Amino acid sequence: MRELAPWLRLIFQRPVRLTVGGGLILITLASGIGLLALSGWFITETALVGLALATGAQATINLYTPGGGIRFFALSRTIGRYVERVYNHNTVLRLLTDIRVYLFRRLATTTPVHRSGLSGAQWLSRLTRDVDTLDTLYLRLIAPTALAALVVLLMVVLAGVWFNGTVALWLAVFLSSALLLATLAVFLRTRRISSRQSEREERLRIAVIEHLEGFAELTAAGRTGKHAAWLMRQAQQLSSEQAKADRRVGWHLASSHLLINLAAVFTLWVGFSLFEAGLISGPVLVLLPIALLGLAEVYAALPEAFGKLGATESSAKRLNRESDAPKWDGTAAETDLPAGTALIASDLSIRHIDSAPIFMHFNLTVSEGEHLGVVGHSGSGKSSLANALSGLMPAYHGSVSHVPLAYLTQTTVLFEDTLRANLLLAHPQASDAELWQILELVEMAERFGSEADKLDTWLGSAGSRLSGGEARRVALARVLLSPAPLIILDEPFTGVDAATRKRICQRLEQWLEGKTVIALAHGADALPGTDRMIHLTY
Ligand SMILES: Nc1ncnc2c1ncn2[C@@H]1O[C@H](COP(=O)(O)OP(=O)(O)OP(=O)(O)O)[C@@H](O)[C@H]1O
Repeated sequence: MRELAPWLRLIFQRPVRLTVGGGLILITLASGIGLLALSGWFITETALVGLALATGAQATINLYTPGGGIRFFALSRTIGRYVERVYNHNTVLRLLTDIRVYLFRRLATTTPVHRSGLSGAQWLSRLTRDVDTLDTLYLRLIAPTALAALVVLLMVVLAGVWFNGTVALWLAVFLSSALLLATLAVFLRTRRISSRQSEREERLRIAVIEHLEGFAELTAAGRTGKHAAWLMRQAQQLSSEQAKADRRVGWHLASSHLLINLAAVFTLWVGFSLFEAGLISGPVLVLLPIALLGLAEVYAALPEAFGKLGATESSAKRLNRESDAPKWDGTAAETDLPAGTALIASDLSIRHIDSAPIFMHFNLTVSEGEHLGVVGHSGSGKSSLANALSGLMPAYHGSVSHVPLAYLTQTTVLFEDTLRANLLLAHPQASDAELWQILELVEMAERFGSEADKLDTWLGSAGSRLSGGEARRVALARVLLSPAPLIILDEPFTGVDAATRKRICQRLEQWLEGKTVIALAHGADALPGTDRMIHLTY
């Protein structure tokens, strides 16, 4: 339950909404039970009066009060259920918003390196499936359990008032045992299996996404069928485990219903002797057992909800783990930068999680306006250095200070939006003329000039409507547009042919005049002109 605590605290930040929602559920449930009990009472009363009249005895019956009561309960049940559904669904959506905002806020303060530790499919699972299990915690578990306990208490009190203390005591034993069977016992019996299922389900979901993403590679390797068959086996295993969990839930549901029915038979049996002794009337005799049968509706959804609590716990655990990662404020200190300096790295050591350090005691000073080139072969640590200098990767030791910067990461990131929106991210105030100018610089103006929508051309998911080299040049254009005085470019020309690269490099020298630049690549020919060059070796 420790795992659920932060989420429960978040949910209970809306006490008024939760109380009103609970009250509406109570009205609906109480109306259902009231309708059943009053109808039973009324039918018995009319039958007894009918019998009395048939034997020639004098008897009267008040048709209007109970008839009115039945109509009232029928209406309050229908209206109550409608209002309750609308209101509580609204609450769930609000809770979903709270949970997502809370989670996004916490994730936003973790390091980008930590966030990139999970694949897109894993994040998808966290942000949809895992979050969805938490937003219904109140509606599926907390409210129905609390209300079931309240209704049980009410029944016990009524049994004490209408029947006697012994009946009330036995009812308390029957009904609370049924409640425990439908809640805690189900949870304990299914906790492990449900948590395992949740892990398996996530693995399967990720495997399916990877299957679809890697379809071309699997087809080329002739492994599509085998991989699909493996997925099917995993899915079948998941279903057979689910059936096992469902059986356990089913048994608990049946047992709790059996206890409720036994309680109804018991009250009827004791009620007969009380009726014979003239202590209660016939209609009151049937009222309580019938109300007890109505209790089954209150209990009905509990076992299934508690059967999934183990999975909810696992989801909470995963979300807690992701959001409890090291915090990151996203900015490197700009203090202590001597005049005329754009970046200082002092005694910098960097390492990836669970790996040996890549750089140890690295010192670097970049002057304002300097154009620094960093070259090194694949795996020499260029991107790790760029991440550390830009602050995306926290220093394992030492520190980095720099003036505001724009950073072209090694991975091309374009958003599913228009060309204009993608470019304006770096400089929201840029005019259309400036956008065309920068597109001209990276030789993309002609490409988009021939599109019907020009700057409003839709780039598709992750820039999927562009070639690799085109997407790279749009990403480069975005960074160049930024007014930041320091620009870091990691492999700026990936996927761009040599002739185009050469032409862009020539234009870049003019554009970057006055700015500080750190550009990284495998060789000097893939970089714009530099004043100084660092060669990384190991
Ligand atoms: N997330 C990671 N976790 C662990 N090790 C990593 C991670 N990313 C990179 N590395 C390792 O760090 C070293 C430096 O990688 P880096 O990507 O910085 O090199 P690079 O010079 O940019 O290579 P390339 O030119 O191929 O992009 C490599 O040995 C790489 O395997």
